[in-house]
Amino acid sequence: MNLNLTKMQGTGNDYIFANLLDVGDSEIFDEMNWSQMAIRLSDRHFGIGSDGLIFICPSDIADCRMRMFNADGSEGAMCGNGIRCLGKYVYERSLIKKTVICVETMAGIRTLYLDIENENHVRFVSVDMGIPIILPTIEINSFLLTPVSIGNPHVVYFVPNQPSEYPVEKWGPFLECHSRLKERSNVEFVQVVSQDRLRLRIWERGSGETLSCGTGACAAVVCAIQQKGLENKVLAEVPGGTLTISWNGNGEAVFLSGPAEFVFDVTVHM
Ligand SMILES: N[C@H](CCC[C@H](N)C(=O)O)C(=O)O
Repeated sequence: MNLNLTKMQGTGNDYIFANLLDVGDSEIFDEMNWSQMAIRLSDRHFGIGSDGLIFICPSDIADCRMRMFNADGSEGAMCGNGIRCLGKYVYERSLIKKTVICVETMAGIRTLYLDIENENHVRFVSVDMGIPIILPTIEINSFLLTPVSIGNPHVVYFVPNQPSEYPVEKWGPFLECHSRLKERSNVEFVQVVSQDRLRLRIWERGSGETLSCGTGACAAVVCAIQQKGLENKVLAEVPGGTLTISWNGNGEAVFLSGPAEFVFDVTVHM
């Protein structure tokens, strides 16, 4: 079967998109295929290459539904960079011609606010990422870690030096699967640069180190606001670019803004 796919990226966090809004239920693959497809297509040598695979599906309770799979085939409940790309995709391809789009995810319904330039160009997308859950800090092997849920699990660690010099490739996998964490977690290695700026690297659950992580940047910022007294609007510098995150404190939703870009369209035979 030929499948028309599209590669997109948000601050370097790249995903392959499959649009199933035009495909009848009978042709939608079962979940096992989706997970296997994610592994095969995400491979940067034997596949297209990406941090994962995202399906844009019909929804009974929202404008559409996002199902995202990491490069190892595991399913993520939410994806901040991916959902911004989804907003651009459905608007510019006239699938959902609205500037406020509700997307059903495994973490709940998320609302996108599209900034449109000259009629059909989505300049950037802001996302209501829901209310974060910040748990008490725990110590694992002298790491002081703060678990944070953005609909998906994160642990935030404030590094003693530049994230660029930190051995993320060693401690990322160690913490991702640590038995003290109730589930596999995304890990953020964060440096506070100023009262309104962070610098971080991310080890993503199921994809390894990525150039950016929208939910991870949100987790880092809400943790830094609560624990380090940062301002309510913070620029998060990730290796792939800069994201803007706003949060007004406990009980309030966190908002993520940033770019989303098309890379290429491709047809694959599966
Ligand atoms: N690896 C994550 C999903 C992707 C999140 C990230 N790419 C983002 O932009 O939020 C998880 O399994 O929870």
